[in-house]
Amino acid sequence: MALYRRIPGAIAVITLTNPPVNALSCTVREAIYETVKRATADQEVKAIVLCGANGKFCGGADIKEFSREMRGPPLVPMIDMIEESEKPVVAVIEGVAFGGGLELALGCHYRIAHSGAQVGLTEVTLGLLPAAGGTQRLPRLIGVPAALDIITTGRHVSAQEAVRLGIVDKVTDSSAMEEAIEFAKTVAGEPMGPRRLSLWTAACPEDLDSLLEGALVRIRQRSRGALAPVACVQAVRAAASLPFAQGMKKEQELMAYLFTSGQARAMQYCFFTQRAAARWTTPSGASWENTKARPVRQAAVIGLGTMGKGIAVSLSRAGIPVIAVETEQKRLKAGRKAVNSMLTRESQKRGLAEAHLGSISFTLDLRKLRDTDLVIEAVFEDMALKKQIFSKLSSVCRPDALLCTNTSGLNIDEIASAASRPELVVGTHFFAPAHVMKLLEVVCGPRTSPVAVATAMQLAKRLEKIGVVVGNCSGFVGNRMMRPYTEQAYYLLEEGARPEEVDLVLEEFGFAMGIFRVMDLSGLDVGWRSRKELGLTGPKLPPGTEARSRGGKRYSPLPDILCESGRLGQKTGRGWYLYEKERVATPDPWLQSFLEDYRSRFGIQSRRVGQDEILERCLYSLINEGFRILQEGIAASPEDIDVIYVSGYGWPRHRGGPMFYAWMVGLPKVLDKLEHYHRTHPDIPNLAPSSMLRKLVARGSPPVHQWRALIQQHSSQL
Ligand SMILES: CCCCCCCCCCCCC[C@H](O)CC(=O)SCCNC(=O)CCNC(=O)[C@H](O)C(C)(C)COP(=O)(O)OP(=O)(O)OC[C@H]1O[C@@H](n2cnc3c(N)ncnc32)[C@H](O)[C@@H]1OP(=O)(O)O
Repeated sequence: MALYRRIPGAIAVITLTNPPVNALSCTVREAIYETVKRATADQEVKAIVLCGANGKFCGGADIKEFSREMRGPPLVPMIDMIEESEKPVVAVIEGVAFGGGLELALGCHYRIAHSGAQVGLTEVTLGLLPAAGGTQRLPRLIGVPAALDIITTGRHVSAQEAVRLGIVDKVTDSSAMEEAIEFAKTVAGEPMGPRRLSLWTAACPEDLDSLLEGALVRIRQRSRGALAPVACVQAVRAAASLPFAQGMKKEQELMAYLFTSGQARAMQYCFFTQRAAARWTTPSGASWENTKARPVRQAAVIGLGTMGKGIAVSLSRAGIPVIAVETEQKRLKAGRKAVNSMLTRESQKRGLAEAHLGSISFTLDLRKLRDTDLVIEAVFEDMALKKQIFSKLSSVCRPDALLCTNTSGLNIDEIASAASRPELVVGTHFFAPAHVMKLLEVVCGPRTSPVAVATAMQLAKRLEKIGVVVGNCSGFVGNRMMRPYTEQAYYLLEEGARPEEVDLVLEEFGFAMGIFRVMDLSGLDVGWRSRKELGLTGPKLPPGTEARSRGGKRYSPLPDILCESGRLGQKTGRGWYLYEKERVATPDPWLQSFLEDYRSRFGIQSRRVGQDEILERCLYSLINEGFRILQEGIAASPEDIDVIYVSGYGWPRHRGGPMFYAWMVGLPKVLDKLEHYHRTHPDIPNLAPSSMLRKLVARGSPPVHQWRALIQQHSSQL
């Protein structure tokens, strides 16, 4: 709703009241109409102040209403009515003014912001565009180039930048409300015509076409295949070239097109699922609601390799004092230098005072950890080494200290078996670079206690990461699903495709990088080491093993051969691609002739592999593994899997996540294709459709949010 009160000085104050973010729901819009009409009709009122309750102006349109039938008064005429008011309307921007919230403020005649506030036209992140006049008013207010940037990226703009750009008229460190009231008194009675943005012309550079073309190039690089940012560019072009009314018409047309697109649905699904992941539950009845996290006042990180350094920086940035431990003086010194320079860059970038960072001390002595609340082990993926560390930690740390392991796939239970209190051992799988990537898989072993899960999830929140609780199995959720995906990519090369063809298909789907470019970037030796440990290649491989088969299943030795010949990816200048110029991947003629020799050596008839087959075999095998994960209870819900993929594996947000995508494609189609590919490749067991997928198809392919109920009938590893 919106509350109305009249205060001394002939001012009407209208307060949007719809916790938690004062979203513009049907009821709020009705109340704004009513209260603005009342204020304009009231002879005693000379100016109107519009604010939001609880220190937040407005989080925009109510996104939940987008999936229902639209009711109540629309936003556009409501904002027009405010702009047309003869009495000045002053918006008080505290907290946030996002999306429709900022559009509402742009309809007001003046905007006063608190210095801690943020504004933005964030619709593009939901697969939409600002359709309550934002694409037409903002360019008129601050010029086309700045508006184009804000509208196409959806970025949050600080109050300081907003005043510099001219989005707000004034910023204050004290009460924005009091400032606005005093200001409203000074402008009461002035003519409002010059303050109506719809009457302005957008300041436009001479080379408008090249500005817009440049924006489209950046959009293609950042989010290939996404419709919303492209529509945003078209709407801004309309603001630059058409009268306001025609621009508004264009804005509405583009919105109608986006609104009904699968992409908007996928991105709004991502918005809600990301928040839902924090509401974890386990079948034992433990949950975020009934389990209290332990306070973390001091933390430690063991191992200052790539992951350990990033984790230490994340902890410090959250204001948590850290003790960083290494085994050798030389490594400790190098780690300290790297961490300190990362922190300096961080504080410069974020404008953080050093005082806000948690202190980091560096030591070779594990005994210094006796008072830490939480330890994160981040050493090499070596089970024996990890067990040794957990055994030592049990003797030096406080008995109630939480012991976390940053393994990317080893058995948490086996690691916990080396600790004296296995219930306090939990997996915290960070993603590289750990101080940048948002995802944290919180891995729950069979003995992990609810309090350990709650503390790790609370830590994720403090580190501004998205924690997702998963069960214990090889590779957990994310890496386990990557295996069949990468394997299919190798098989496609064996059968006739080239790395650049596979990558192009995946990049056109929306991944920032295809799988072969990703492998070259992270180093081919990472997978090689783990295949050697598993005895799939290298010295542990039993003599006489067939080159292209392991345990009766198809196996591709292609990546092993590349590694044996020293092609480890970008760091060696060659891998699946050639890197003559740093980081620029070019198709390598050597690889092409190597693949031809390989095929003739193994009697493989090379064929032209179509784009549909590349996409389907890569994605559907990954999705099929997702269904197995659900069936085994390794993930609590399909939504959790999708959050993992969107926030940790570069799955395009406008495709919602693998499980949502499967549903959008149609589960019967996914099943049908998997059956087909499994018939043609019976030696690839992970192409055999999972029984969970069959069950969902048999139940009429219910929407994703209904799958959890069906999954609960299965076992759970959580
Ligand atoms: C043929 C058909 C033609 C169709 C034409 C249709 C025309 C329709 C006309 C529409 C007019 C367009 C209007 C406008 O341009 C569109 C919009 O405004 S879209 C919304 C834009 N707003 C945003 O993107 C902001 C989203 N929210 C946030 O970024 C953050 O929530 C926040 C505001 C920064 C606050 O962050 P936090 O404090 O961290 O809190 P949470 O994020 O955890 O949120 C708390 C709680 O609130 C829920 N929530 C947040 N924002 C909204 C919202 N806008 N609507 C509904 N609910 C919201 C969030 O889900 C959390 O809920 P919980 O998880 O706790 O249940």
